[in-house]
Amino acid sequence: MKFVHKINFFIYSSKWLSFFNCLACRYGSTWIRVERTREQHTLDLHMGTPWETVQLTALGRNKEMYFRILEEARQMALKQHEGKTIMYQAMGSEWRQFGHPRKRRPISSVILDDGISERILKDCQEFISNPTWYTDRGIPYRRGYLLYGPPGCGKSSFITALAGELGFSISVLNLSERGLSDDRLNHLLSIAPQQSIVLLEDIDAAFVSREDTAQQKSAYEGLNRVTFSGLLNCLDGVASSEARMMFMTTNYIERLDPALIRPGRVDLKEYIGWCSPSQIEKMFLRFYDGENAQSHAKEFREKVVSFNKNVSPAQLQGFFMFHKHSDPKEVIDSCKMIWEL
Ligand SMILES: Nc1ncnc2c1ncn2[C@@H]1O[C@H](COP(=O)(O)OP(=O)(O)OP(=O)(O)O)[C@@H](O)[C@H]1O
Repeated sequence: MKFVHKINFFIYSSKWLSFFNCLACRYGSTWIRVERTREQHTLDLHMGTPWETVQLTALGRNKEMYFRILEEARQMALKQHEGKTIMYQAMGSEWRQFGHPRKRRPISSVILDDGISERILKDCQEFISNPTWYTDRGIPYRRGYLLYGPPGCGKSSFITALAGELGFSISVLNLSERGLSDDRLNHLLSIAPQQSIVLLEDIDAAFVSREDTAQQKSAYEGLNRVTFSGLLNCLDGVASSEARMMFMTTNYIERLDPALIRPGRVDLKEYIGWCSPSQIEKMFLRFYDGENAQSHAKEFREKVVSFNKNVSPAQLQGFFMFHKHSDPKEVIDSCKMIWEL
């Protein structure tokens, strides 16, 4: 009996790969012959995934065994990534995992102004748990988010933590990448990994307005690149039976063309701004504990606010790291340094 299956997810499991490298192996009491063939053109242009056939052949009538093997491999691969967030990036016409899966960042470790974190998380959870609401109304099952605000205030960190909380991976797309054409973008979005947040960072850097300046035109002469209308078409086309969440970030919302962020393309916009007094206090408590931590945190907050200057969580983090071993009193006294590091 011969059973042939195109096994994509085996490719992710290194243990199984080495298992399949041998010509024959034993599964329980059954000997299985294993043949791996990589097609000459290694890309399946339709699916955008490396195309490989693993053919398992065994004597007997037990088809169930093959399904058990697949399920075991799937479970092993899932276990490897338990508690981790996988990042993907676009390579050619496919998505590739980059770096090792990262330990999930707790969402509570990203301190945003009151209510923001909860609002976005609730929106995502509601979206994921309600596919029929969309299909019943003929609305594409996707949701767009825009996080905007000054640098170092937690946009990227929050998206990473959110993905961990939802058990999603992150697929990062760089729209400014030379050679990324409208077709390739469309293709990549349509085959983005399942259960993955698609992240378009610094969206303002790719498009300033609908019309390119003459300077931009000549800089890209001869190179494929994404056009603004191409991007809009791709965003509108991104629909899937899986929840498709797309996050965009920018430091300059005012530079974005209104067409890009209109409802339907961006459904939820959140400003992630400079630290509010309560954020300053919470950031302090993340780094210092002890008996008088609460009163120290209040004192620190008053002192920082008294400077009447904008401060980002990244600036505070840098300052606290500099004062890793300092006494809280010393930290409070030297907070002028926040803007000097
Ligand atoms: N709200 C926050 N709570 C906790 N840590 C934060 C927060 N904001 C920023 N940080 C820390 O500051 C660093 C930079 O943050 P991050 O990259 O998320 O900022 P960003 O808003 O995405 O910046 P940019 O706009 O430059 O991409 C990270 O190390 C992160 O841990």
